[in-house]
Amino acid sequence: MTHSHSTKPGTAIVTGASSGIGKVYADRLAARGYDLVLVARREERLKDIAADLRQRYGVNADVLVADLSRPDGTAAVADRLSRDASVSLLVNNAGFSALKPLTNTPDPVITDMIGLNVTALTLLSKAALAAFKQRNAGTLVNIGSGAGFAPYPGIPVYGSTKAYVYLFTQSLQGEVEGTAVRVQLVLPGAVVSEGWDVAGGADLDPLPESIVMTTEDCVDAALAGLDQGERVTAPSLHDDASLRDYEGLTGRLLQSMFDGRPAARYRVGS
Ligand SMILES: NC(=O)C1=CN([C@@H]2O[C@H](COP(=O)(O)OP(=O)(O)OC[C@H]3O[C@@H](n4cnc5c(N)ncnc54)[C@H](OP(=O)(O)O)[C@@H]3O)[C@@H](O)[C@H]2O)C=CC1
Ligand SMILES: CC(=O)[C@H](N)C(=O)O
Repeated sequence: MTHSHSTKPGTAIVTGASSGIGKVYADRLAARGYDLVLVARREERLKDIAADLRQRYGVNADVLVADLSRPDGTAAVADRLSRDASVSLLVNNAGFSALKPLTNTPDPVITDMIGLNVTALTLLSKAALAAFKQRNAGTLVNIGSGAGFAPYPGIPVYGSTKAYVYLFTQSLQGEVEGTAVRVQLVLPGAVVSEGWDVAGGADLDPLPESIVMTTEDCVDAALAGLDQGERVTAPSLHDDASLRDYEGLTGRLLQSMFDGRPAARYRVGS
């Protein structure tokens, strides 16, 4: 099947495109007529996916093999973002979790997780926004997680990296205000993917089927949210008023944190 768009939407870079949510993003974006740059570490998988997308949708699909927990891997993708003016969309999706208490998590796993989920996402957001702001066009999509809202047992580092993605991405939305550049934060809940095997000790099987989403539904909902102009899209959140309440409450809390007088309950100076 070839796409039916008369004007091409440009090139989308999808990190973590070799499996799970990223692989479905690549498929859906190719269906919308985007050319693709598929980023991950497993080259053979990326090549197979790229060949399939070319064949089914008639788009260009490049493979960029990069370990984004390493500075050179991130630099290679940032370089593509700065050099290739056709890039109109970045999906910062690559990420991994480790289901372990902090003291049982090996140091390299911690540094790789922060390197990928936080540092790479930050540097690639920077490279994307620099390019997009210059052209006053382009969309950045950052994948956070429902697990970033509150401490969740067994994922102290992962949950905190996603809390970072939440605050960071919303801060960027302030930086693009008044421009045509868009920044979307996507907050999946529990989604069927290899990510749960990678997390080690995590198992979707005991979870009630009713709380677990398919990758296809997750990405289709995320893209529907993007089409609707949402800044924050939570595919599995039915009561979106609670998200607005949360944003309102945390905004008010932020303001209340700044007062030169110690709170009365501490009885300082009394
Ligand atoms: N599944 C879920 O329940 C949820 C997932 N998320 C988030 O969604 C995103 C995608 O996860 P999901 O699809 O579930 O997991 P998968 O494990 O299926 O996909 C992760 C992708 O990231 C890539 N990746 C991992 N490490 C690196 C690295 N160092 N450098 C480059 N690429 C890397 C993997 O490719 P390769 O191994 O080939 O490098 C793979 O393509 C993540 O950010 C995750 O935190 C958020 C909420 C819920
Ligand atoms: C708990 C997990 O590790 C999962 N990937 C999520 O983000 O919810």
